Amino acid sequence: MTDKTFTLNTGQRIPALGLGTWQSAPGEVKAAVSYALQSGYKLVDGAYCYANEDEVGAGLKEAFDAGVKREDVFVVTKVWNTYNTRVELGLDKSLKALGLEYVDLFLVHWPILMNPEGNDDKFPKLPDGSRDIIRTHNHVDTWKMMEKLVATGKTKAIGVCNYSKRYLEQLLAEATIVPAVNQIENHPALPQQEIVDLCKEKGIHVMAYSPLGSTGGPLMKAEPVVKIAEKHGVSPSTVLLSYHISRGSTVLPKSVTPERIKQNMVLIDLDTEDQKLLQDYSDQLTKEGKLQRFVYPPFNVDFGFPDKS
Ligand SMILES: NC(=O)C1=CN([C@@H]2O[C@H](COP(=O)(O)OP(=O)(O)OC[C@H]3O[C@@H](n4cnc5c(N)ncnc54)[C@H](OP(=O)(O)O)[C@@H]3O)[C@@H](O)[C@H]2O)C=CC1
Ligand SMILES: O=C[C@H](O)[C@@H](O)[C@@H](O)[C@H](O)C(=O)O
Repeated sequence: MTDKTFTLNTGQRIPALGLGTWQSAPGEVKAAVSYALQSGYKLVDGAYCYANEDEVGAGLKEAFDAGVKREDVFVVTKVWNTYNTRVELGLDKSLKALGLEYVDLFLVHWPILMNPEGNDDKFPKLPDGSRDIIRTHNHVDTWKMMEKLVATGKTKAIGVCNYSKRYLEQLLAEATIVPAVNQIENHPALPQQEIVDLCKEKGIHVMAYSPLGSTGGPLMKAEPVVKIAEKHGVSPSTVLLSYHISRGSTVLPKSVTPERIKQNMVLIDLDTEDQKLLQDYSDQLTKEGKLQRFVYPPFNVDFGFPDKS
């Protein structure tokens, strides 16, 4: 199943499984990327903000030197919030760190602008310690700059992350290029069906982040996940990752541990009974107001997420 791909609205094939690299420490991530690619992964998800792109690049190089072909790897990176008025500069910095001439997909990381002239390159703060955000910035202006990047050849496709229905509708009303992807937090404890359905309707591919519940993989202990895993004799991670394949999405587990990187390649077809169990779990959490969003940085911005408004 690791060879499974989906087709983007650009015509590119995107792998169903990719390696996440957020919080993959320097000293670990080079080996993780190299090992994953040489084990059969075909997509790596990075970002300028992860501050490890040089090591991700070293991992890519090691894999290329070992015979993996650049054209067989789908490389994703993201423009960070302090570069949302300077997206080409953001892309150039990522390409330099990665040691690449192009990426396959370049994403807007969050639909906000953090002060490009603030007191830090990535996380500028105001004197009161809160994040230095330019609240007058229109996220659609960032998208208009992203659209210009396609002609440069430095990225094959452009897309967004963390877009709610409201934000996506604002973007689509003015876009010339429909985003190829919306990368969002997605798992049975945060199904985000409204946005997944809108993406499907508009031909925007969903990439699911934090599929195990982010740091420490807490969702691997969720009761229905364990039950389905026992039924099939697989790890709970297999259930959580396979959930997205059955929904038509790409999934991005992060690990720096070789056995887990390998284990996360095991994907199965969930049957209708499994899918119903996971759907019932999502419905129950929704009804009880107990949906879990694991990644919600302190931007103090209303992103239009239904579970947070
Ligand atoms: N666009 C965005 O805003 C965001 C994008 N992302 C992307 O999605 C990726 C994945 O999300 P992330 O939040 O990192 O979290 P994940 O849900 O992928 O969980 C990662 C955690 O689970 C552990 N883990 C991985 N595999 C297994 C396994 N088989 N068994 C037990 N534990 C396991 C990892 O440990 P260890 O590494 O120690 O093995 C790590 O602690 C990110 O790395 C990033 O690329 C994530 C968040 C936001
Ligand atoms: O991609 C992962 C997440 O979005 C991450 O980049 C942010 O949560 C960032 O650490 C922040 O604090 O704003």
